[in-house]
Amino acid sequence: MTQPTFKASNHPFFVIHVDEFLPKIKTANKGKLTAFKRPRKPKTTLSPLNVYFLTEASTPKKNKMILPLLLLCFLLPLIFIFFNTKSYPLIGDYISIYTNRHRLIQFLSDAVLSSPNHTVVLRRPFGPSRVITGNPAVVQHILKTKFSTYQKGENFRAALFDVLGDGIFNVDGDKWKFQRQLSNPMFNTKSLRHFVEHVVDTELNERLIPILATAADNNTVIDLQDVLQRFAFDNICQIAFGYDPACLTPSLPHASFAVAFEDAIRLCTERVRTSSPIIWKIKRFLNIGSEKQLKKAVSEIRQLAVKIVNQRKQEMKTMGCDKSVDLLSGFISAGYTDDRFLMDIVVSFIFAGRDTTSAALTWFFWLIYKNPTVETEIVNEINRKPNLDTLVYDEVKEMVYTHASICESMRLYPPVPIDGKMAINDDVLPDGTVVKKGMTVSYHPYAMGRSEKLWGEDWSEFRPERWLEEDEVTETVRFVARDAYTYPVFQAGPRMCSGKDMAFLQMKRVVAGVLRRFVVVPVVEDGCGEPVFVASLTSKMKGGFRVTIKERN
Ligand code: HEM
Repeated sequence: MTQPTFKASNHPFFVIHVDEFLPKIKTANKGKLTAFKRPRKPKTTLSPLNVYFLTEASTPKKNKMILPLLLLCFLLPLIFIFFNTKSYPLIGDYISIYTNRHRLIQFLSDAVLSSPNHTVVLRRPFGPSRVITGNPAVVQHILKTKFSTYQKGENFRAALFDVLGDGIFNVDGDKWKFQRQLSNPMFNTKSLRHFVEHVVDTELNERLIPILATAADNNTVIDLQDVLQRFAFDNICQIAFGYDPACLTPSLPHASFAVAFEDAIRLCTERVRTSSPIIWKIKRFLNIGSEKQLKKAVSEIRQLAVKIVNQRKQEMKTMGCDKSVDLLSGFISAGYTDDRFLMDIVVSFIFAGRDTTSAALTWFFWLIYKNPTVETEIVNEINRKPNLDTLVYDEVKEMVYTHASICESMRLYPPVPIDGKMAINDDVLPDGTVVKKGMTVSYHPYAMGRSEKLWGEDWSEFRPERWLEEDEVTETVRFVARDAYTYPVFQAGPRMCSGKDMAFLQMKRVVAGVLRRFVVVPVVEDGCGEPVFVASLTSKMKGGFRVTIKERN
């Protein structure tokens, strides 16, 4: 018997509704309903028997007994999940979601990439279904074409409200628009120039480099992920609120705020991922378990936020009000003086600036360790700059090869690996998927960066050159961006990350400062060669990134 061709995933209990393949399968099996075995490795052909279970709305009569029996024995809980059949592979298995909860991003990525149109529908036992896509046409549709139909939505907003409140990440419509407009000056050229030439430069030369130099002298192991988070945290507080938390000092002080922040984001992500918001709402009402923990973490975060707001208000009172100074002063001088709201702004911008660039750089340093020729090219580019110690804005912008290497690193390890919107109306996606009001449609940059369809056969290679093109007239190499819907690492459309340019300047300046003088050598312990990618709202390297630092000759 010739088996139908189908790309399968290798997850335990991974149940796929493949009605679009059934006609072929039924022909091959003369009308019998067939159950398929879970392959040990991803295969292009399914093998007969056992766990993969195929159903169809109109099952032939003689199979009707087998189907309910199998459902009763093995799959009863899943009956809730797969009552709806459309012409797309559906994953609707909370057992598999649960068993894969520690690698959910990778699990969903495999599902998206196994689907012929890169879109899957996740059925939930309670609550609306969720669409997950890696299809650029669908990404464009939800982020731009139907911008007003796809919003943050009530579930996401409620789950994150305790931490982000009414900050820019957690609001839609006019509440979002005015925050976007009021924060724009922070991202203009003047501010970016100041950011890279003063804020980043000072943190780099006075804090990061001395810490790395000490680690190199003493041959000590440091957690580079932690160090980069501290760097980014100091940076964002300085540029956005004119406040220096001095988190990156030689003693690497215990930052209870950082721990609370991490806990809060993780626990809120768990809220988003629960099958129904009722579960966490009941726990919050009873103040038990994760909700009790979250309450404690939020209170710690608010303490720092209130300190930042009060200090800024006090300074503005005593020294006068210059709204051009920073983001927080801009909001206060525009008349937004409510403490709770200003705290939401503070927490949201820390969230935006702390975990994203640090995640990108952590994976970047890992990838260039694995690809020494890329490292050599970057070092050559840095050494061609006349002003090695204090690179100015234009010089940092011109670091084309480094820029391409960072883009390539974020293709494989995007700091925000999955992000979504809720439909406020019924809709049909460009690939035919039907979306009902209240369903979430998520796009999956992690999966998209690993798609052979989008990046070619060599998608798994770390190759910055794929972003570069030779200009025949000027005989120089220039950076060629991919369209934002194929590479939605910074999101796309009207809500595209406002801090994209700021992020690149910071990352490139750090890379130049570090690699010019040091070699970063990961501590690869026996049996755990590859670091593990984990993610809540942003991505991380599990257990940190332990490295030693060597002086470059
Ligand atoms: C590699 C670094 C970064 C990446 C990959 C990144 C990615 C993203 C993504 C995916 C979003 C959309 C989030 C959502 O709406 O669900 C976003 C929004 C945003 N980002 Fe970034 N970001 C980065 C760095 C930064 C930095 C350094 C800032 C500076 C403060 C920043 C400021 C913002 C702001 C304000 C928004 C909200 C935009 C809006 O809703 O209109 N980002 N970013």
